[in-house]
Amino acid sequence: MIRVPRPPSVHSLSTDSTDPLAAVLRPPSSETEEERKSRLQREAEAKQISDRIDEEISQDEKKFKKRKQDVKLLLLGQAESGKSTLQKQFQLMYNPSSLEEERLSWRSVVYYNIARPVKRILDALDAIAEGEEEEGSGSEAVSGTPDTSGRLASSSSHFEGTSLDQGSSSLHASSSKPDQDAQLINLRSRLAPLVAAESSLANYLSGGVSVAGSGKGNVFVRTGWQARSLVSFGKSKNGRSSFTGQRSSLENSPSRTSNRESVRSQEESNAFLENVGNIVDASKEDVKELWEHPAVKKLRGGRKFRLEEWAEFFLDNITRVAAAGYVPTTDDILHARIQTMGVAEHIFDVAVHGRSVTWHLYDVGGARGQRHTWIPYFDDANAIIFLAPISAYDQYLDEDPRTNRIDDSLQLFTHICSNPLLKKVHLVLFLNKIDVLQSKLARGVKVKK
Ligand SMILES: Nc1nc2c(ncn2[C@@H]2O[C@H](COP(=O)(O)OP(=O)(O)OP(=O)(O)O)[C@@H](O)[C@H]2O)c(=O)[nH]1
Ligand SMILES: [Mg+2]
Repeated sequence: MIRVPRPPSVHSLSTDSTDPLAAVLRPPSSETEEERKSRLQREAEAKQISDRIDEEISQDEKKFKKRKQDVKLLLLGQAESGKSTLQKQFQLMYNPSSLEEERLSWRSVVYYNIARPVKRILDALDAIAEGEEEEGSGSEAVSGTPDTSGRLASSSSHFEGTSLDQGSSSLHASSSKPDQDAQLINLRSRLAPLVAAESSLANYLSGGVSVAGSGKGNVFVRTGWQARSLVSFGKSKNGRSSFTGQRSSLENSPSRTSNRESVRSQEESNAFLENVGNIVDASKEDVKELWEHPAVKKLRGGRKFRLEEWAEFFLDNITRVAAAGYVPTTDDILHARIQTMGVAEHIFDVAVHGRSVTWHLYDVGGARGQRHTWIPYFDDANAIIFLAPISAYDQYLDEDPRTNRIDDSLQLFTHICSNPLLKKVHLVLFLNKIDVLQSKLARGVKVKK
């Protein structure tokens, strides 16, 4: 066997013969040329891996340093105070292309925002009819109506004489309006497909997750819901996720699933939305008729039933929204209402004094059952925008109908202000919905307290 002098390897660089580690790592003196080559190769590979790890650590350190300079902004406030709407406005200003990418996905929310109030109106009419039925049971006017089209039909005669009936208080006296009642019965049955679409839309938007205590049954969505209804999904130009850099959107995105699955679910999603779009289109005249019906006008004028501003907005715009090929306008997106679940992170690059600063905007769910999710974000927050809807002085929480919404906002604001974790955080109080306040005051709704 030919022996050749060994060139120094990475392990044999130590000249210190007393170094115990060098002694352990030193190759055996009987090493053959082949063994030496293979050892050198192994050592070179190990060095490459080690260098790569060093590089990753250094990149992480840089990212960490940069992240420390990032601005972390929390949007806090009760449900429906306008946090997500403010986030959309940030998105419009600082990342408009991402809003463009999401635009079509908002159709599902807009359709839901139509089907939901239609169902609520019909349910309220039903409840009134049922109340009257109980009150009037035993009366001769109650009997004799064949039960042909659901609850409204079974109580059709009771619409005559209910509070829906323009001031008439007796079943007999109100029989002068049989046409109106028949109209409502017909509307109820013609609107049945739209009412059925409400629950499928809720299921579709929430991904099947239902949340206890969700007030009037509004649907809660997690960040990334758009992925379920986007025609195409991809990275935006700046390489970030389509959803303004939402952190958890990526967890739900089709990129996690196989290509074939994602194409199939995309096709199913498109077919579902097209079907719902057709139902909305086919129902538009009936929705208009219901919306303008004297019984519904009376219902809206009363104290017990309240439709939110967004519901009124979409019902007022039903013809435009129901048209074939509808694409939500920016105004529609700003009006669209869907409850936030948990915390959604949105990332924007904002130019401040000529320097680009990365902002992390945290949009939280404001309903009482969601507020515990805020706390982990208090630790390293730089600023808070606290939204209080100043118009809500005559409204109560969905999740607790005994609590006035201004009282709740005040309590929540007091808690935030006194939280020791937020001692150094900049706090902005944002009195929102001034336009709603103005229109309420103009309508003569009194601020009693
Ligand atoms: N008229 C009017 N409507 C507003 C204003 N700000 C928000 N809204 C509407 O109020 C509704 C609720 O707003 P969101 O932004 O979804 O409320 P949120 O605080 O995110 O609610 P949660 O996600 O449940 O915590 C939406 O339909 C918005 O269009 C405002 O200043 N004026
Ligand atoms: Mg929200």
